[in-house]
Amino acid sequence: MFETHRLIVWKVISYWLKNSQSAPYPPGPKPKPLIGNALDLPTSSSPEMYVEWGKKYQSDFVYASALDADEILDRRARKYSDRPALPILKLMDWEWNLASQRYGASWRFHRTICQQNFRAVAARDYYPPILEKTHEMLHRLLEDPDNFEEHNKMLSISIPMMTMYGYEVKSFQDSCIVAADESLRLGASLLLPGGTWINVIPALRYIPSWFPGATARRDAAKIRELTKEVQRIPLEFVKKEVENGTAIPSFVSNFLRKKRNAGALQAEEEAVYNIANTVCSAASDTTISATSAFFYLMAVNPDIQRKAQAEIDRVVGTNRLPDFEDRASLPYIEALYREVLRFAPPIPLGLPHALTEDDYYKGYYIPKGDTVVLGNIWAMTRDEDLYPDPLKFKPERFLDKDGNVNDDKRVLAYGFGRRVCAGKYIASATTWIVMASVLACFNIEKAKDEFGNEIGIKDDYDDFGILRHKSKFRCSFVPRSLVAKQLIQEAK
Ligand code: HEM
Repeated sequence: MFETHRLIVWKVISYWLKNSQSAPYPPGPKPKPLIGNALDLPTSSSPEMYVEWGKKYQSDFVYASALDADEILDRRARKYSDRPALPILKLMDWEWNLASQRYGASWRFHRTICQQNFRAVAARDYYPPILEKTHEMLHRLLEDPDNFEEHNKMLSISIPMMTMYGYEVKSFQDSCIVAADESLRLGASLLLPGGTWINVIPALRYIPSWFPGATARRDAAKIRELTKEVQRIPLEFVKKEVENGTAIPSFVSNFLRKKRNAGALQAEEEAVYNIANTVCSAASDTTISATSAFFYLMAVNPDIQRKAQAEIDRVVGTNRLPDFEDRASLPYIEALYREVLRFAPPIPLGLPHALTEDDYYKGYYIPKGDTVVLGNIWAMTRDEDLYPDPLKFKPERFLDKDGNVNDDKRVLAYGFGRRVCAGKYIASATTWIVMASVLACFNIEKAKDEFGNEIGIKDDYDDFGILRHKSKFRCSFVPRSLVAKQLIQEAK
C-alpha cells in the first residue's frame, strides 16, 4: 500500500486555496479546517489502519502495491528522497541523525561515507565482531535460556557499539545504554508524523517546557541531554584507546588513525561521528525485532525449523558452528531469512519520505513540502499478487523448484530508493548468522506449563513508534546435542 497525507496545517489550507492544478490530491480522510489531517494520523505505526483507508477511500491510487513504491520511491528517487521537516527534531537535537537528515549535500556526503564503509564488500570487515557477539549470545542462551529476550537485546546493542567504536557493552546498566534506551523510547513516538502537535503546529515549539501539557517539549529537552551522553561516552572511550595505541579496529578508530596519519576535514570528522551514532540507534532495535520474530516463528513452526536444521547438518555438519562462508551453500536458511523479514518487517511503515519537487502520479497531484509519503512495507509484504497466501509463514516461497533461492532477492523491509537502509548488508549478515547459529545449536520450542502442556504463543506485536516488536512470549531453547553444547563452550 502506498499513502500520502498532507500533514501540516497551514500549508494544507494554502494548498486548498492554491491548488490550481487540474489534478486532485490523492484520496484520504478530508482535512479539517486549521488542523488538517492531524487528528487522523496514527500515534503508533498502524500499517493496518492505512490499509483500511485504502479500502474506504477506494481509489486507483494503487494500494498494497510494491510496484508503486518502485515507480515513485526508486525510479523517481530524485524527487522523493527528502525527509519531512519535523520541528520536533530540532528540539530533540536530532537533526544530525542521518536517518532524519533532509535531502541535500550534507546527506549525500554522509551516504558516500556509508557506501564506502558498509557496502557489500566492506561489510565483511565487520564479520569477526558480529560472529563473536553471536557466539556470546549462544553462550548466554545455553546458561540462561529463559532470558532469551535480554540476550537478544544484548546482542543487538553490543554489535553496533563494537563495530562502530570497539566499545564493549558489559551490562544494560552501562550509562551509555541507559541513556540510549531512554532517548529512543521517548523519541520513537515523537518522530511519527502524528506523534506530537509540535509537528502539526510548529509554533507550539515556542511554548516553554514548564507550561502545563507541554509534555513533548519536556521529553524533547530530556532527549537532548540524553543524546549528548550517548554521543560523548563511546567517543571519549575510542579517542582514548587510539591515543593509547590500544584501539581495536572499528569504524571510528579506523577514521581516527587515518586522521592522525593523513589528516581529515572537519566535515568528514563530524559525519563519521554522526554516522556511528546513527548506526547505534538504527541497528539495535531493528535487529532485536528481527531476531525475536525469528525465535517466535521457529517456536510455532517446528516443521520448518527441522528442515532448516537438516540443511545445516547436511552442509555444515555437526562438528563446527556455521560461518559466513557457508551462506551461499544454505539456500533454505537464506529463504528463511527473507521470509522472517517479509513476515515481520521491523519498521512496518518504513521511514517517511518527502518530496523536493511537486509531482503527478496516476492522475493525482502530490505537492512537495509537507506531503509525507509512506511505503507501507507491511501491506506490500502481504500483497497476494507478490506473495500468494501471504499470511502463511513459508520460506519455500523464496526457492525455485530445484531448491535454489529464486530471483526475489529484494528485501522490502530495508525500505526504498536512495534512502534504503544504509546498513542493509551488515543487517543481513547479522540476522543471517544469528539464525544459522541458533538453529545449529538449539531446538526452539514452545514453553510448557507445570502440567507439561505447551503454552500457546499469539501472533501479536507491540508498536514502539516507528518500530514493531513481537510482543512478549515464552519459549525454550534446548541444546540439540552434547556436541552442540561443547561447540558453544569452545566458541566463547
Ligand atoms: C534487520 C535490521 C534492519 C532493518 C529491517 C532496517 C530497516 C531500515 C529502513 C526501513 C530504513 C528506512 C528506509 C527508507 O527510508 O526507505 C532504514 C534506514 C537506515 N538504516 Fe536500517 N535497518 C536495519 C538495520 C540497520 C543496520 C544494522 C544499520 C547500520 C549498520 C542501519 C542503518 C540505517 C541508516 C543509517 C538508515 C538511514 C538511511 C537514510 O536515511 O539515508 N540499519 N533501515
